[in-house]
Amino acid sequence: MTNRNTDVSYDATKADSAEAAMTSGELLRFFWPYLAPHKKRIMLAVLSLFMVAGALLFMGRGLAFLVDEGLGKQDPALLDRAVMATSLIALVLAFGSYLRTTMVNQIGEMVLADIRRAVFAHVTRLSIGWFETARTGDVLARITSDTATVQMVMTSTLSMAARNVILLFGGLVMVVLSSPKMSLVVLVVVPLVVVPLILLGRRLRVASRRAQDRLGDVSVEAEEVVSAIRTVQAFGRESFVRAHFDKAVDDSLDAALSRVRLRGLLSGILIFLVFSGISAILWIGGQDLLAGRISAGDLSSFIFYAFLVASSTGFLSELAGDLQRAAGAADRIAQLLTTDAIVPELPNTQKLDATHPVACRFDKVSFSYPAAANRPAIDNVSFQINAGERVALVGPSGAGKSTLFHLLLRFYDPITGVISIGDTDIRAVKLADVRAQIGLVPQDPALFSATIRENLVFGRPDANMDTIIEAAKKAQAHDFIMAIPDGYEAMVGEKGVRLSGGQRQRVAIARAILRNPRLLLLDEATSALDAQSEAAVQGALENLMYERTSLVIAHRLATVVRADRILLMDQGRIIAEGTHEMLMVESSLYRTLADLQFSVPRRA
Ligand SMILES: Nc1ncnc2c1ncn2[C@@H]1O[C@H](COP(=O)(O)OP(=O)(O)OP(=O)(O)O)[C@@H](O)[C@H]1O
Repeated sequence: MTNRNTDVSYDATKADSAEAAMTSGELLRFFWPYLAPHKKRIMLAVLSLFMVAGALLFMGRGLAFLVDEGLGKQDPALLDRAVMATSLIALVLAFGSYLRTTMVNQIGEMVLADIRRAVFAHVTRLSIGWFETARTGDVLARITSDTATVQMVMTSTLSMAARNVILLFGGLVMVVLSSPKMSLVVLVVVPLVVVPLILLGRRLRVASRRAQDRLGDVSVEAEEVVSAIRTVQAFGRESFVRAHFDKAVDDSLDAALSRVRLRGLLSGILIFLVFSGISAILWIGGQDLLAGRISAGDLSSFIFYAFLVASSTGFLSELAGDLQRAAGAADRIAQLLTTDAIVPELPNTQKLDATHPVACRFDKVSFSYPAAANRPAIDNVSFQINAGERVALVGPSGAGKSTLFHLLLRFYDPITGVISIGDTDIRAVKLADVRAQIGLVPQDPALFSATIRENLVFGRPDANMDTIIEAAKKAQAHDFIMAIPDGYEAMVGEKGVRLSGGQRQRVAIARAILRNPRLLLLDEATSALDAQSEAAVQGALENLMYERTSLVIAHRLATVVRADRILLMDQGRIIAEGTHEMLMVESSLYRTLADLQFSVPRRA
């Protein structure tokens, strides 16, 4: 069987693949489901756009009327009417603008909130294999700055662009209607404008995408350094990381500057072409006026429409750059949303037998990590753990102990062989059901920047306060929690920085006790604690494992001595099995490891 979930590779470092960029149509189709629920608002927005554009276009005719009738015929009553008509148009213009701004901004805000939610929800479901190649900062940049770019453009640029497109075409139509002769000029100018718009637009889009990618790199650098600032400062490597960051910023600046250059070029070319066209129109129109073929009012409205056409083209060329930038950002979001590196689940899943006497079983399991496909991390491993049994995993670093945990949690699927819980292959069960059976206490438990209580109930949100306190007492955490001001409601800081290593471990142990899992996976911490802490953690672990099926990566003598069985691993294989006493006699590797690894708790 192939390893389906892990062979989907995502490499954010190669994210600037221009070929993969979606066309605007594809992007619109992709994001349409997010826009669709807001159809009513979109229709209102379109209506207001036409209202605004229509009013502006009408203004030109009003102007002609004002010049020819009101001013030309020197009739004050006509002048009054013309001014009233203009005021009416201004009112429509104002209301339309209000409606457009409100609708478009509301749509933008709501759609982007939905997209942000969708991106985050998708990211939380992606497989662990995906996270190995993705870079946190880049993922964060997609959730925050890329969505912000799209939002900015959607809310302001898109509506401005739509308005200007209508004005441009409306203005052109009015020019043509007023004088068919002008259409000739228009017919020449329009393709001249459209062709560079398409050609340069595409390049601009690629450049924008690259600029967003490099900006993502900047986030990656910053995120990495900020989260490891203690290490950076302890090693005195501030200037090194600064230089690294500077390079990322320089690259990002280069990419942004080349985008800006392209954008400037596009603006320049377009404005030159459009204003040349307008000059031509004015030249022809002026001659017509001099020859008496058209009135001063007609020429005024000509100039008005010509100005409308020119200014909307100018705007459009500016906006085209922004739109392309948004398209680049949208493309990066779409790429993340279409990443399908999700652990596969069968449609007809089976139920787990929670009372089966075998807690879990590995049957001829082999596995290699996707990043090291031809080096087996687990090599034909078979074993079983019976309900109620306590099994210790011992082996040199890199033997594959943690990998067994990863496979049990279905972070990865084995290349060959079967892993079952009870008598059911874990691939035939819903992923959530598998993980619901398991309680994990990692070496360096992750706490969240929330209260102690919230961290405790992470694995069992419905636990009441009595149960929480009972679990904390068993984990020998209650006393230290009560000694902190605010007790269970005290904030632990980001990643739990306000607690000591031993305290964090005990919170994690209490968390696992609360979850009351069928199978406990415990990775004992190797970090040396002071004697008192060590004793507390040891006591907490005993309470945790009491009458519970557990698989423990053992680093302490007490753990191996009390284990029902020890599996000795080396190079991805189980090379011996037995009790501590047996292995001390039978295995030289075990004896060496016992000497080196098992820290006998020190006396105070
Ligand atoms: N994400 C990964 N990608 C590629 N190879 C990996 C990955 N994680 C672990 N490995 C490799 O797989 C092998 C088994 O690693 P594993 O973490 O299971 O060892 P371990 O016995 O838990 O070691 P330790 O006691 O040091 O934690 C090692 O050779 C390791 O280099």
